[in-house]
Amino acid sequence: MAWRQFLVFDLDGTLIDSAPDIADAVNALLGELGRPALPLGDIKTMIGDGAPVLLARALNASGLPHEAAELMPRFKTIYEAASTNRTVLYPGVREILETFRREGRHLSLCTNKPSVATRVVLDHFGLSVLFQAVIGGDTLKERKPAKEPLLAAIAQSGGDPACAAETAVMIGDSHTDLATAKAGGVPGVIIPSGYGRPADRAEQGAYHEIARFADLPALLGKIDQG
Ligand SMILES: O=C(O)COP(=O)(O)O
Ligand SMILES: [Mg+2]
Repeated sequence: MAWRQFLVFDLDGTLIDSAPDIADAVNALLGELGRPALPLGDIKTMIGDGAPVLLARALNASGLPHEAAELMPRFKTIYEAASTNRTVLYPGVREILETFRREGRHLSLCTNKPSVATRVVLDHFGLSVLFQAVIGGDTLKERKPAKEPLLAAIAQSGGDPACAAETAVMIGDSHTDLATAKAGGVPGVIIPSGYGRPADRAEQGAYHEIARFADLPALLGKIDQG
């Protein structure tokens, strides 16, 4: 029996369907640069490795020579002002997170989304109160798939990173999240209906997979049984 007290969640593509607002922000910036919009489906595949990487991929796909770093301040301004227009929670997210809290579990967020926008979105959905720690893509020097943000999320929510293999679980939607879980020695759960590069069993080793967020409580029950 290995009670998983520390649950670490990814945000985009896991708790929230945020791609439409992210795509609108990317396309607003491309419009300012005189380029046509990219399709939502293309932008979905670019999400998951942080805003600077997303921007670099979008600029590349648009044939623009700019450095993503120089456009980041403008991108953040556009996105922070319009990050909750079309974004929705996946079904059951709030209720399930509240149930986990009632069970005495500690919840933290480990996202590559920049931290100001992360706070805006969490506050909008009234979720901030449920998380004991929030690590954004620009909170630390490292971001996912490095293990540091994952271990910081566990530590800041009251856990001991040295015991994370037995006490924690990382839940995400992309290859990046599984790579993070593996780097931190924490069991990974993937919901592949999100964004980014899909997981690869040969590369990632053992992990758990569920079709939708609402399937998480049942899976966690099984993981708890050990
Ligand atoms: O901003 C991103 O690239 C993705 O954010 P995520 O880590 O919450 O999926
Ligand atoms: Mg994600």
